[in-house]
Amino acid sequence: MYDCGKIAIIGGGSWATAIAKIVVQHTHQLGWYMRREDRIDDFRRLGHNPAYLIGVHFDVNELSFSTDINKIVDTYDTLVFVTPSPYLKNHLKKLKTRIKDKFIITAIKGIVPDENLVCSEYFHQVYDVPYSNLACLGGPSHAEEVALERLSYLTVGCSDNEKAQAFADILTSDYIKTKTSSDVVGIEYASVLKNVYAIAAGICSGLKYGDNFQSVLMSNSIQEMSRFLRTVHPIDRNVDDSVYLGDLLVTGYSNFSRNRVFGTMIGKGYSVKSAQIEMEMIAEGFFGTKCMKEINRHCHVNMPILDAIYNILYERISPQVEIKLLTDSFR
Ligand SMILES: NC(=O)C1=CN([C@@H]2O[C@H](COP(=O)(O)OP(=O)(O)OC[C@H]3O[C@@H](n4cnc5c(N)ncnc54)[C@H](OP(=O)(O)O)[C@@H]3O)[C@@H](O)[C@H]2O)C=CC1
Ligand SMILES: O=C(CO)COP(=O)(O)O
Repeated sequence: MYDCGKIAIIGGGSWATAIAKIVVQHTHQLGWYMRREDRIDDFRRLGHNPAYLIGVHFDVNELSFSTDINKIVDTYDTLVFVTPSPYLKNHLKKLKTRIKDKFIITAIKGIVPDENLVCSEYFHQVYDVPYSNLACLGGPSHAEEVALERLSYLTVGCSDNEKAQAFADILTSDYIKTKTSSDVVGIEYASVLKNVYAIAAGICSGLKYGDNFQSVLMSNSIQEMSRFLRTVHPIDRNVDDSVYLGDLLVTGYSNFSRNRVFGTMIGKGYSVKSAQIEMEMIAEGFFGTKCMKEINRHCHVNMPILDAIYNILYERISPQVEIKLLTDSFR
């Protein structure tokens, strides 16, 4: 059986904090890279993350914090990346030490900007990490609900099933059930696309479309996701699985979803800038929309929902106009 060794979290937001809670429960020792020294000082003093999921308390003796990514990468065997995608490259630029021998798990639901690569592919192409050392963490899992220990199902994707299972075993608890999968790239793309569709759901809600329409939007969203996945990564998969459809539904419907909240503001007439300022937290789908639109320029998949959200967010076309056009194309 594969041994994940010493585990570290890279990132200091809400999902990083929720994953840290799950992992440290099992390992009782965790490395943690955060960018801000003041946040680490406050965390040590208070016993909880001062800015995210403040209700989750930790035994700080079990946590080894550092603002030095090189120190963390040198010391730990398994690295769980949970920084929002727009900042990943900047964190990695500081690396002076090799990471190709580490077991890298990305819990990021975004695309690496400019490169337009899913995170596992970025680690493979730029840092020479072999596919067998690359995993992703997906599934319907709002950090806030994990913090409350509400039953959640996570999927660990890795081409090496022993490694996926080893990390899944570390996550498994009374309130976390786990599955493994070999569809790393498919899960990563699905995790990005569901954010775009949750923004669409929010926009429609802001425009006062009702539940009847939302369900048609979700049905069309899973069809669009499925078409894209079949084209870019044609393997045998069941998009009804919770890591695809489940994550789409939770993000499209839950009030915890930042992407949906962001979309709702856009539907109500906020500008992108003012919605982002109001949000305070990251809505990955904003960045994901642009990256997916650029990726799809080469893939030529029929993606009317992605196109509509791109036009609203980046071409400043009125949400009313775009969503009306979309409704006419739905079945
Ligand atoms: N939240 C959730 O329920 C889930 C999130 N995810 C994914 O996890 C990833 C992280 O999201 P999440 O934890 O929710 O993020 P949050 O919105 O909770 O936190 C944002 C994080 O980004 C950091 N940050 C903000 N501005 C900058 C900057 N300019 N440069 C570098 N870092 C910055 C913040 O650091 P600081 O505090 O120092 O400002 C903080 O660590 C995303 O890809 C998301 O899709 C996946 C599943 C569930
Ligand atoms: O990925 C998530 C739930 O699985 C979190 O979605 P939001 O980023 O929209 O909150």
